[in-house]
Amino acid sequence: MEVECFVSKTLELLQEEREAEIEETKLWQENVSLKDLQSKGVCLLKLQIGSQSTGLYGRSLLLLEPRKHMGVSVLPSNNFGPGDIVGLYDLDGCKPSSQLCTGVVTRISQSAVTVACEDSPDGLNLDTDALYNLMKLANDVTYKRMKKALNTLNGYSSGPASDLISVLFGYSEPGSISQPNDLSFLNSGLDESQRQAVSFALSQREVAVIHGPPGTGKTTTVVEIILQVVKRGQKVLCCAGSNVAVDNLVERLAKAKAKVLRLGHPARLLESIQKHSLDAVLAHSDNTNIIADIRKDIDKAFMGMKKMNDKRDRIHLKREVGELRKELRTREATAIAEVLKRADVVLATNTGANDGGPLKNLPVDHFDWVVIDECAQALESSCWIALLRGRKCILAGDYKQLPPTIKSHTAASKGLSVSLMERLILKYGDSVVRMLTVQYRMNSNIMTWASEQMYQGQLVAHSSVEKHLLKDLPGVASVEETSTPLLLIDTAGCGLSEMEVTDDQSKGNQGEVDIVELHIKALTEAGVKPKDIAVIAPYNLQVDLLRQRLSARHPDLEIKSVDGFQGREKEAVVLTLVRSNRKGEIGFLAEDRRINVAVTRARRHLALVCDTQTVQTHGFLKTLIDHMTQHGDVRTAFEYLQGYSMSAVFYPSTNGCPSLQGSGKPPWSLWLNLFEIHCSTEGPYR
Ligand SMILES: Nc1ncnc2c1ncn2[C@@H]1O[C@H](COP(=O)(O)OP(=O)(O)OP(=O)(O)O)[C@@H](O)[C@H]1O
Repeated sequence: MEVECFVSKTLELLQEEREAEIEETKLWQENVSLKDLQSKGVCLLKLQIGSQSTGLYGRSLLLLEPRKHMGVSVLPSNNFGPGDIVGLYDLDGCKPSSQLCTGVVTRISQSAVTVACEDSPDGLNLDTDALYNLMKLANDVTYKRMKKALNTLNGYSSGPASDLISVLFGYSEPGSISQPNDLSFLNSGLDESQRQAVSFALSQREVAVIHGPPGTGKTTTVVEIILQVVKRGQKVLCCAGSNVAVDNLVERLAKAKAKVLRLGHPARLLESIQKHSLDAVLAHSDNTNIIADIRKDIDKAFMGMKKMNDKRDRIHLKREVGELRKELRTREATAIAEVLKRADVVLATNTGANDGGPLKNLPVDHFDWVVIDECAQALESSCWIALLRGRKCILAGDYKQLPPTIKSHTAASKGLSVSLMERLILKYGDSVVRMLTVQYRMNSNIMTWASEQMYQGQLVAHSSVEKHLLKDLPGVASVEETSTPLLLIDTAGCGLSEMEVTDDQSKGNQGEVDIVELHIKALTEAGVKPKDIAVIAPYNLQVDLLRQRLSARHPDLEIKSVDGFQGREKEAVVLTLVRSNRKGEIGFLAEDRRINVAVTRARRHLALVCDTQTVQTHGFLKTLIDHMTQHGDVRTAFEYLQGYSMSAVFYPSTNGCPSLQGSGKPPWSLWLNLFEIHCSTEGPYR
């Protein structure tokens, strides 16, 4: 695809995406209820201020949490993430008139969200007993930066990235340069596929793609490549889509003693890596005192100006302030450039690498390499912000997991969701890619299905994980549930239908919540710690139902949507697929990459709760059911009731249908459903 064609098409699709995002945040104008906004994940209602503190560099941090229910606070499932721009509102709603301040989300957990306020909340007189609403705001900074990068790409005639652009758009073929055969690896523990990926990356002239399936040590490999490049005296710009991924790389590189520098709003960085941030390093630079003195001089001149009556004196002082400002800018730019040049690896998010920020102080050809991690989850246009600064690039990620989240279905279907990594693999095939093949996460029974369906059967489980089970964890008893890596709990025929909801985007299934609860009970009674278990569901509504049911008893249990759990792992994963209907409709379970992500989060145990009759209508899901049936334990939801005492009296009703009264232990809804099935023909019952 030619550059002009790519740029004009992408600009158009970005515009569509932008409009979809604005639409979403303007829903309040269309009388969409706040509750509906909350269920769409863009709004959090009735939060109270848990604490208010001053963060680094004087920024105010508000910890907001929902009111406690049975002693715990649980946020509804939502789409908030670190770095999101949000508005804080009083309880009147989420209209501009009720906005109290704006801020940036710095942290979000199941129980609270922390916001770094742009305006000082001191002046707002926030009441610690009052309740507030929080809403995501459309943020055009990212769009502006992507557009700018695309326009620069379009007009790019000569510069460091010329050869790279030429290869990435197919004007010329990727090339290689010879490397010494006896490459000495800094990390002696690398496996063969990781070593090959490192050698390959170093020998590519313009581009190398590192395909890292789940748990295969992608970051370990990327870190080795960067350290090798640094050892050769070259400079690296290293980016990823999310702050968390960038911080992870900063930590790993700093541990290996690389000279790293992290760009980005300090409020968004992990505390442990704050010391590597530009602000922190600048504060210790030689120029700091001079810069502070100039700032003081400017403040003093301003104070003086207020007191002056003589116009000529004021003009004179104004000129002086102008000069001081100029000097301040020059000194600051020099200080930033010095700090940046001293670093071997500069790290930022893709959009943080824009040329309007600190990087504008560096010569355009400063970096030899641009490394982009999580490349398959980023919009290609966001990668170009960084790529325009590199001669060569390394792209790492897994295009068999979920692509970037796109709100506009039209933009996604027209190609906006195709990542640069995917596009290059389609264009050049294996010639630019090396795949990591040894995985260090999953029991081989969990891995095999993903390997066969998504990775051409090439994955091998490392011996340290190959056979590991929950029962091998300290303090965990050996019972059926902890001795099997795969457990299918089939609800087919049990009548545990999905809930009828008007919003067709989200789905819930109370019966599956009941089953999940019973399975969690079995696991925790066997000694598995709740913090080692994740419950994941494809739908936000199901996540909410699960949290309502389970979070009070198990605050450490992580309950998340599949999309929200990408990049993570747990010893045990309980996955509920929710869909159960006569028509065999499975909605967005039909996205194979979503199922791949869900399954590959589990290290030692995967329990799948689903209605096989419904989900097997989809070929890909059928392969999972077949795999679990063949290699794992299978139970029907009916078996789950064994051991549960219940006293009940059944009476045939006048219309011939059985009715039920009684009391018993949960899960009551499950009993009701089963009762319908087992009592439909004969009677009377006692
Ligand atoms: N060569 C190796 N020998 C032993 N353990 C390894 C090796 N490479 C990676 N690991 C381990 O595998 C785990 C995953 O590694 P890493 O964090 O590098 O993977 P990743 O691919 O970035 O993860 P993800 O799959 O979540 O993207 C870590 O616990 C790491 O220590």
